[in-house]
Amino acid sequence: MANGTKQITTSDIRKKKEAGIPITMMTAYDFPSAKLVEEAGVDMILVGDSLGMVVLGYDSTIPVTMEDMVHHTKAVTRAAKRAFVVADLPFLSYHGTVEEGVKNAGRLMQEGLAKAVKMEGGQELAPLVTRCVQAGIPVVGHIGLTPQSVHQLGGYKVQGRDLEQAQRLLEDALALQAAGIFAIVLECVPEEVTGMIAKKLDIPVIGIGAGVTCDGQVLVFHDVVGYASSITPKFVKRYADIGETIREAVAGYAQDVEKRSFPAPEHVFRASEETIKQLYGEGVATK
Ligand SMILES: Nc1nc(=O)c2c([nH]1)NC[C@@H]1CN(c3ccc(C(=O)N[C@@H](CCC(=O)O)C(=O)O)cc3)CN21
Ligand SMILES: CC(C)C(=O)C(=O)O
Ligand SMILES: [Mg+2]
Repeated sequence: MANGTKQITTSDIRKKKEAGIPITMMTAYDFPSAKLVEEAGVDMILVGDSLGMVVLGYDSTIPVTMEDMVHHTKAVTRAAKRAFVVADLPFLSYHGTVEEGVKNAGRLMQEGLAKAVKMEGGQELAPLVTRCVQAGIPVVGHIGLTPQSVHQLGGYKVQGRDLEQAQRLLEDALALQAAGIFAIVLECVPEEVTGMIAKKLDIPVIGIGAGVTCDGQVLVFHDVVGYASSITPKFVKRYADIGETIREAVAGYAQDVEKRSFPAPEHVFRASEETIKQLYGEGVATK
């Protein structure tokens, strides 16, 4: 880039797996959080459809629309100069025709300026993945717990616990890899199953609730910093409690306003002496 910031590419991400260096990924849904995540040195930013639950207040990711995803992706990519931004395709935006899926993936790239898209599902997505890759759209897969299928899965539950399910996850991952995905997210899977899949795949496996035996980790920003996150899955580690910090700051402000100790003289603009005289008459002091 002109300013010398080196953007992370899909090949940098692939090389990390080859070198055994863990890949860091975190969600961000807006300009300031994306800026902070980038400044912290995270490799990849995910504009996850979890934004529906985390910042829009829905009960699941199902109500999230393409418009929502484009809107938030635009904000994030304005902040991310170096990090590789991946945007989620939302519920039902890639389950019609392949053309419709490619068109929606294209919108996240062309309007949102994402570098790649992510989609939930297994081998049934292979034709769509192939068409996206042919069109120049890098694709990230997402298997295991796929929140857009929460009502089919019967809740946010660990997936791939039995042998049959674990083998199915591997088959799906291999089929998606063959179709051209450059990385895959594995969500809520036993660590032993993750390790087996990460070993058999050439592409990076990024885990969430999938243990340490994969090539990288992703978590939701709000969960990590303790920012009004309502759900606390077992796999989350909270590194700060900014919710408490924010609550204290806002309460301090409200108290100061009620006591009239805010604004103080240093926060106040003054009219000129001339204007004050005209407003209040000679010898009238300001309050
Ligand atoms: N704030 C937030 N963080 C997330 O990680 C997240 C979202 N929202 N929204 C979309 C999905 C939903 N996710 C979830 C939500 C709940 C559990 C959960 O409670 N899991 C149980 C596992 C129960 C079992 O044993 O099967 C747990 O105890 O962690 C897991 C993933 C992950 N994603
Ligand atoms: C939890 C991650 C993997 C995700 O898909 C999201 O944030 O939407
Ligand atoms: Mg998602």
